[in-house]
Amino acid sequence: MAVILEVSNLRKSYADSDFALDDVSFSINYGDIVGFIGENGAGKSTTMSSILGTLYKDSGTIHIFGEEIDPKDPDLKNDIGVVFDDMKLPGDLTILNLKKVFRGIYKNWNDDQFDYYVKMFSLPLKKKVKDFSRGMSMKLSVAIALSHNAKLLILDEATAGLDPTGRDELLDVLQDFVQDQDRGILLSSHITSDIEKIANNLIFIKGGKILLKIQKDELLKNYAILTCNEHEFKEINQDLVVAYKQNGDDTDVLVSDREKVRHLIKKESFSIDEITLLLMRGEKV
Ligand SMILES: Nc1ncnc2c1ncn2[C@@H]1O[C@H](COP(=O)(O)OP(=O)(O)OP(=O)(O)O)[C@@H](O)[C@H]1O
Repeated sequence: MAVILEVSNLRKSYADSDFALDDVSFSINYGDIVGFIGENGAGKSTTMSSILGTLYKDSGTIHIFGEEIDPKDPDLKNDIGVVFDDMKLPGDLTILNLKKVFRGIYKNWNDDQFDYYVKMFSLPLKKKVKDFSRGMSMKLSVAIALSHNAKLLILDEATAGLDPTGRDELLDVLQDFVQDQDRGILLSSHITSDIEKIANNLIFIKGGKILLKIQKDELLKNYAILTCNEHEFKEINQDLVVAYKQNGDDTDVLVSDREKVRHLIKKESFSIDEITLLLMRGEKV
């Protein structure tokens, strides 16, 4: 399968912090929506900013469309649509003014597409951007990211601050974006149900280290969470244990092959939220 983005052994530390990205590696194929999941401070934004070159990486390589990313390459901003929590859009401008600005900035800017999303998101045309609510600003950032024919979208918490209808609209738009299998998305969100809805691949990160990279369908089909007593826990082949956490006298265990522990399964299905909690809060064998 053709790869849009390939991140290999990415490392990044900060001078005044103990945090470091520790050999982060993953790839995004054409047609993928990759959900990037981790607690506050796990390293999601650091990874995304390193990809975009807004942060200097310490080491590792990042390839886009098969070529090593050059942060100074002006085409990079055309090829990647970006939505971050704190997009600094010029506050005194209205959407009508902004269109003129973006026509000048992006080589493949598409007015019709922008108008389409502005209408879909019910954004006001004549209000100054600085008077937009947080949700409106987020929608505007998404509309911009979707209107310059980018091949890759990097969305950091893009659904945060949106009401349920707005989130649903946005998730539909993102699914449409990759439908033709000629584009891809990296999406971080603390709302794991959003990720569960649209992502086909998942990356779990904690303390700068990737804990698990997996196809969503495989995770939901083959993995399981068990609650077992000490004796049962000892019985489980430890190679199957992805994470475990003490729960009173019992232990909650995330296993990678439900069929091998079928006799211990009491509940058949699990949300990505439940799996995330055990991965983040639990220990590894
Ligand atoms: N400029 C900086 N200088 C020093 N430390 C930083 C800087 N930016 C981020 N960090 C630290 O790096 C770690 C990872 O932060 P990062 O923003 O990448 O996490 P995140 O997974 O995006 O978190 P969140 O979900 O809260 O947005 C945190 O411990 C944070 O304090």
